[in-house]
Amino acid sequence: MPQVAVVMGSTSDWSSMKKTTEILDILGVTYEKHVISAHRMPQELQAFGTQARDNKLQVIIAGAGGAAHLPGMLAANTTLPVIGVPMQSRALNGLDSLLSIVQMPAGVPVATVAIGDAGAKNAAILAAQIIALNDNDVLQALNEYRERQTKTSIESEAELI
Ligand SMILES: Nc1c(C(=O)O)ncn1[C@@H]1O[C@H](COP(=O)(O)O)[C@@H](O)[C@H]1O
Repeated sequence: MPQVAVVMGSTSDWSSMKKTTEILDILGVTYEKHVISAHRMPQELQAFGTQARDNKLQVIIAGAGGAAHLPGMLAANTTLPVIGVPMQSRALNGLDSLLSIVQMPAGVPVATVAIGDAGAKNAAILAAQIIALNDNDVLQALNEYRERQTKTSIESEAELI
């Protein structure tokens, strides 16, 4: 059974959410992908959220744009950790998505990352960090990822100087 569900409100979110799955692949985290809109598919959303824990998922990553209620509505239907990724919307540059995801009422948290591709990548890393609490293979992959990142940064500085 996959460890993570990557859920998006529309196929139009895929260009950003692909960044999430690319990092999950690098970190050896197993995942499943879904397009489920809280607005357009309310019954499917509720069924997915209420069954997620029984389906042995550990973390849900949810990307949505505009009136981005999807992460919050997933969080309302499960006690699994939900990481929300605000899409960079065209009309308001993602500020609408960010505020819709981050401003949850007390009691139903969504761990909200940055707008767009950087947030999509960080959502995958954050999910891996949660899974690594009980998974040494993912922990090792995370450590290696960090080491490569540090090495690349040091090398890029050397190129500048
Ligand atoms: N925010 C939501 C929800 C939801 O929260 O239920 N469902 C779709 N959407 C968002 O609408 C935007 C435009 O979607 P379309 O391109 O399909 O019109 C997408 O960014 C999607 O995440």
